[in-house]
Amino acid sequence: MAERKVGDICGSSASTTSDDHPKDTLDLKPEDGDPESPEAQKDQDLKSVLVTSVLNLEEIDVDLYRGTHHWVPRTQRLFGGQIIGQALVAAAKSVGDNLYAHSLHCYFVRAGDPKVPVLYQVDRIRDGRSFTVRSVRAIQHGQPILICQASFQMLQPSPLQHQFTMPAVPPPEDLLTAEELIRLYLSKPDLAEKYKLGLNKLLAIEVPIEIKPVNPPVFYKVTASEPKNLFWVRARGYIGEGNMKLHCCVAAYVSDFALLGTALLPYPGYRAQFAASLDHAMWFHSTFRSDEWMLYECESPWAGGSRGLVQGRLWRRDGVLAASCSQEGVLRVKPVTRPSKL
Ligand SMILES: CCCCCCCCCC(=O)SCCNC(=O)CCNC(=O)[C@H](O)C(C)(C)COP(=O)(O)OP(=O)(O)OC[C@H]1O[C@@H](n2cnc3c(N)ncnc32)[C@H](O)[C@@H]1OP(=O)(O)O
Repeated sequence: MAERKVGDICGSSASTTSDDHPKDTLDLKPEDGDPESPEAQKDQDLKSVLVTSVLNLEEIDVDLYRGTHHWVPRTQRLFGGQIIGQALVAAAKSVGDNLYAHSLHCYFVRAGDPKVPVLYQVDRIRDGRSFTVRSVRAIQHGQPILICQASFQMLQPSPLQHQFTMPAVPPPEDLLTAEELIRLYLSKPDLAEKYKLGLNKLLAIEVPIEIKPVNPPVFYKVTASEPKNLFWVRARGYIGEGNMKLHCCVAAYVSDFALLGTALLPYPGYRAQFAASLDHAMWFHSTFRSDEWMLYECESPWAGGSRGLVQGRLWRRDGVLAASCSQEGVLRVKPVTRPSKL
């Protein structure tokens, strides 16, 4: 088995060692081995809903797919990460086993309608010797809601390999999940009813991602902070070694979650009146498992003109940089009105 060096682009195997010609398909069949075995059955039972439904597109025709929705934000516009993840699945379906997703660039041009499915029309722009490019239009009501270009590359190792150093943070085992933090806040005896309602609503949302904030917010005492945020993330449920294209699609889904909010951290006196991602770009650097804890380092280098620029880096636990992303979002805010003390 060839040992895969760190820094390889998004390979077809999620482990760090792989066969010379790794199997790489996006069909979501059970893992190798006896699908009836208790272990495989357990895995199937625990299989991440991201794999079994959100990223499991129905093929309508050649290069035409249909996706359904799982979780929709309170804004009642489709979650951008879902549309990006599904678009990458559609693009990857027409790309050979020896090619790996290394980047994607998207624009969100209309709000997604949670009441109807999304169609994904794939355009095979170019099949080059090393790079293959696909263009995908996510369509609803006959109009594009997202335009996405994705590029795939053959495995081409190089002596040029470097990366930043992963931030030093506590391991996920030492931190609480978002749900555990909410339950902690709800356990406070003097918690006002209106807060209880909001927290229970948050608790009821079935987001297919687990999150452990590295610096949990001090509830109700929102103070200004640098536009930087760190949290451990992973897909809920089991995905397995599978193939890297699938893990890249899950990472694309995860990367859009809680990213734009980084730009609001320095402004506790304001809340979002209208917030939505305008674009999203992502680069995949190394193999990783999206169903294992990864550190998501988010920062916002700039905001202005009712927009915020946010950037993210996804780190493997062993310090390898797995993926990077950048996004600009529209951020229209209004002052937070607090009940007067009088
Ligand atoms: C910050 C907290 C955390 C963030 C959580 C949410 C982020 C989650 C990430 C996502 O998943 S967002 C989903 C993916 N992205 C999208 O769905 C965006 C898709 N693109 C679009 O919907 C349109 O391209 C876009 C609205 C961005 C621009 O279209 P338009 O130029 O035609 O609309 P415009 O910006 O003029 O108006 C949009 C809304 O802002 C309102 N608006 C415009 N100017 C305003 C102003 N100056 N002040 C306040 N509101 C204003 C305007 O009324 C309208 O409200 P309504 O939709 O309720 O009518």
